[in-house]
Amino acid sequence: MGLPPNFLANYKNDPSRDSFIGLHYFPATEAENLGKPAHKDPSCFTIVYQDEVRGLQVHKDGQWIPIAPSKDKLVVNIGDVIQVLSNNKFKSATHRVVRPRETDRYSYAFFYNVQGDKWVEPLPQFTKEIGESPKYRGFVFDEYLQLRLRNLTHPPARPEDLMDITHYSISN
Ligand SMILES: O=C(O)CCC(=O)C(=O)O
Ligand SMILES: [Fe+2]
Repeated sequence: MGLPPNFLANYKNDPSRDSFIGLHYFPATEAENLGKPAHKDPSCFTIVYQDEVRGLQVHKDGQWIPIAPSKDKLVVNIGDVIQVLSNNKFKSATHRVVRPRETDRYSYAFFYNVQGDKWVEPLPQFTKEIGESPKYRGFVFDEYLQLRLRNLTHPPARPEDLMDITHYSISN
């Protein structure tokens, strides 16, 4: 990101808390199964390991690109927090899981999060220091996670509000 080494670790400032590991098991069914629909992770970034069954796809230039699994490959997805910190210079990756037919699939995701009470807003390095106005207003990280949960039970009227972190965007 062009920031000093350890910037994110210091920003996060309590390494013992608030990272999150997800173990996913997508059991086999006869039909091809959309294991996880298109979404962006709310994390800073996410490290994913998928087994040889494959299924992870990233959306790029209007197409779904399959990510080939490999025993010694980890996938790093940029999440919404880095998108906000970098004022849109680094975009949160849209991705989904399509599990092949009749195959069990396992994957492991490590979500690198800031603490729940952390205030998140575009960093000066990506705004006033380079003469750009902030594209987001600040928010407490937990508040955003709550909003994501609420969106599951009360879907927002505009579909883009479900996918993107538009809730805090400043239109100028
Ligand atoms: O199972 C995978 O490969 C990725 C899962 C994922 O995108 C997520 O848990 O956010
Ligand atoms: Fe994800």
